Amino acid sequence: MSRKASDNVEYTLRSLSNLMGEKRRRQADGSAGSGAAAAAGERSLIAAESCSSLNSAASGGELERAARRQFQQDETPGFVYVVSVFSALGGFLFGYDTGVVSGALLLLKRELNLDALWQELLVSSTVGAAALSALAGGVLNGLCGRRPCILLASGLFTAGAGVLAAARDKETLLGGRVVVGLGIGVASMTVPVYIAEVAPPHLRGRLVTINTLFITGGQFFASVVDGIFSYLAKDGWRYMLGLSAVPAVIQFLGFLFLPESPRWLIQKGQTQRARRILSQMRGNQAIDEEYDSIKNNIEEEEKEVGAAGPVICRMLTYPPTRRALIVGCGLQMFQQLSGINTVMYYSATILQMSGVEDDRLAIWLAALTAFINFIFTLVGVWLVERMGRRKLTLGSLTGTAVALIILASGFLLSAQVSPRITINPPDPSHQNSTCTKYSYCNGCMLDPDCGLCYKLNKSSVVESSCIPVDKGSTMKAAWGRCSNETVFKKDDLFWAYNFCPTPYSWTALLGLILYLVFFAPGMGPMPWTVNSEIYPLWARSTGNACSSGVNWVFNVLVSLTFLHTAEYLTYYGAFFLYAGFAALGLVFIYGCLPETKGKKLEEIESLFENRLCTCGMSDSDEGRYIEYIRVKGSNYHLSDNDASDVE
Ligand SMILES: O[C@H]1[C@H](O)[C@@H](O)[C@H](O)[C@@H](O)[C@H]1O
Repeated sequence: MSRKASDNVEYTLRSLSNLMGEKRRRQADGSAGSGAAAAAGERSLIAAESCSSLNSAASGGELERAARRQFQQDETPGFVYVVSVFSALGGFLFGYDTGVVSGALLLLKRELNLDALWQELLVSSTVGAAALSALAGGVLNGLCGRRPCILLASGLFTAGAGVLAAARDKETLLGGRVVVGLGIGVASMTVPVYIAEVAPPHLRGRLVTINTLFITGGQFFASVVDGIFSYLAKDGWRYMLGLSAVPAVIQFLGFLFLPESPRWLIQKGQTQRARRILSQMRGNQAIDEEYDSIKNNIEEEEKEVGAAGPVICRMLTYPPTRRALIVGCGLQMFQQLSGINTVMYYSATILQMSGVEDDRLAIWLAALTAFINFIFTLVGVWLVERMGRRKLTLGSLTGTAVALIILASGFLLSAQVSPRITINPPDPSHQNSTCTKYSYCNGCMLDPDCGLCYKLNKSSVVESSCIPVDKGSTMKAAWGRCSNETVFKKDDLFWAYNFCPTPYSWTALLGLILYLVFFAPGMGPMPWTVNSEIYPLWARSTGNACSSGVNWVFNVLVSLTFLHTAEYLTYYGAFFLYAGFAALGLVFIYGCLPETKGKKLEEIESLFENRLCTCGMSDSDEGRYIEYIRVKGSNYHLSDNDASDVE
């Protein structure tokens, strides 16, 4: 029997009688004249319906959907949502702390006189520390449990925020950013695992995806905070960096009262506590079956894989976990190789290229990009339990690749119609700058030390010169006509740093928007969601630690190499390269990512029993949709294309 997209929904008797009541009401409405007969046959109707209502419900799809919705609401206590939201604060802090630094740096570099190396250090030290602590988080999760790790992460976030807000020199700032990075790494690998382990199967995808919604929400909030405090030239950065202590303290206090993952407790033999927590999480549902299946699974796994040796070695020598690890790490790698963080980072430039000239506005442009990323992650939360992980990821990555091609074409067109440099004014500082050697804007824009100063005649660029950029602000030139912002604005002069003004810039803007619209619902959240569910319990911490580590390592690699890649391959070359990676990712995901929607965590291991990269072959099976309901210990078949297929 095909179970490709089966949902295991447990219905209580009370809910079932609601379904029958609704059907009866409908029948009574439809046959108002024969009400007496209906009343007389009531008892036999109930008896008959307990067997047949489920098959006939297949034809009344609407009724079935309404009933399913109501039952699922009935049976998911609010506690699961509270626990998920408190955990997802870890995602919020991950997003906030990675997002806030760009705005803080604008102020910091002036106040503390930071050179490029120190700016680079303050950004990448956090991501580097996150990579290391994500890996170490695997061991901690296995040994101490999910709850202490979340407490540790929120403690690190709070301490880091305190150090950063109070810092007096750049060395202390670096220390604070490392502490925050350690928190991000632990949170990024623990939170999805914890949510997946407490969520009921039919809500798991949605709840884990909410964590990524919080990540992008944190990034958006950070850009708004950056915008607001950028007006506070002195000490504005202290508020930007210190504000994250608020959600961190809330999470810490909350988790003092929230429970450990029942699955981890069962694994450690703390069965009484595990049962108590599981019943809290499942409300009026019976937990025996879930409890037994977790327990049996652990025992079977121990028999099959053994319990000796480091987990990573056992994972690599046992084919199903080895395959899961390849899929999990591959997803995270392709997420970063699709260039999300460079696209976000360069969004302000892309938007400026498209004609937004107001400098003050530039700081809010990043907020706009982060907002689109956030809103479309919300679409992902809505789609994940409807489309399933596989289709959502494939659709998202296809759109992302196309958007990258459009984005790259925008840069290519801009480069091809790149304005000529027409004036070469003498350098008053008599320093030998590289800027004077360029004959076209294209070369000038790729040189991080130079920018274009020009006038516009209708829409064509005239009187253009390539001038060194001001060391303190990329918004103006170091000397000459474009060195005083207020004066050059009055004289109708323009300054372009990092881009060339051309009539084709809108193509890049279109590419940027399409990129975020497609990336955010699928490739953004699915690598985290899928990783939280594909490993068996004994390998879950280690699997997530490795895949999160891969995510952070590729995050650093892509961001650090972007400028060099753009120098060697030009901007359009860099974006075509990311499009190529996205296309490779598409082949990998098409071949290797199985559908995990609706499955119990304990069932998912079996999806990796066959050869890697056989998933694409079973796509045709997805049309069949089976649902099982549970009434007092027996499984009844709710709907299927083949109505006789009853278990
Ligand atoms: O899933 C998240 C999300 O897409 C963020 O916007 C991005 O900055 C992270 O690198 C990624 O892991």
